[in-house]
Amino acid sequence: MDKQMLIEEAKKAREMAYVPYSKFKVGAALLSEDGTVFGGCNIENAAYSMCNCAERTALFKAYSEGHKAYKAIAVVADTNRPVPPCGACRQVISELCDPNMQVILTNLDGKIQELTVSELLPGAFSPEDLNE
Ligand SMILES: O=c1ccn([C@H]2C[C@H](O)[C@@H](CO)O2)c(=O)[nH]1
Repeated sequence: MDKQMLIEEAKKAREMAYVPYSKFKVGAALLSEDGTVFGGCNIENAAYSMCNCAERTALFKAYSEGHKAYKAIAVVADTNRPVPPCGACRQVISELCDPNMQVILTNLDGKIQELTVSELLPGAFSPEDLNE
């Protein structure tokens, strides 16, 4: 699975978005270590704070099905720049993904920004911080 194929999977997932409030569709595709791809879209709610971002949908799908190691995540939205994940998603990605995992941010114009998980959220609060 190459980068462009993963982006295409993210675009497919984006079409499933439930966004009656923001009208802003986001798609994500998470490539697990064994090659399985988990798509995710944002899913909103009339109680706005219950909205779930595409990135977390994909990650929670994968993790809850026993896929705990990943190679890459691609995220796509109709933004001017490659879509920047929100702070909550950066925190969740930092906890569940390897610091060196590839993060591919893109938009519908094909602009791409590639970075690692540790670059996505430098100094993330981590499980080690809970140790006394
Ligand atoms: O990286 C992002 C940024 C935003 N959203 C969603 C949350 C909300 O449904 C909508 C507008 O913020 O976009 C995502 O899914 N991923």
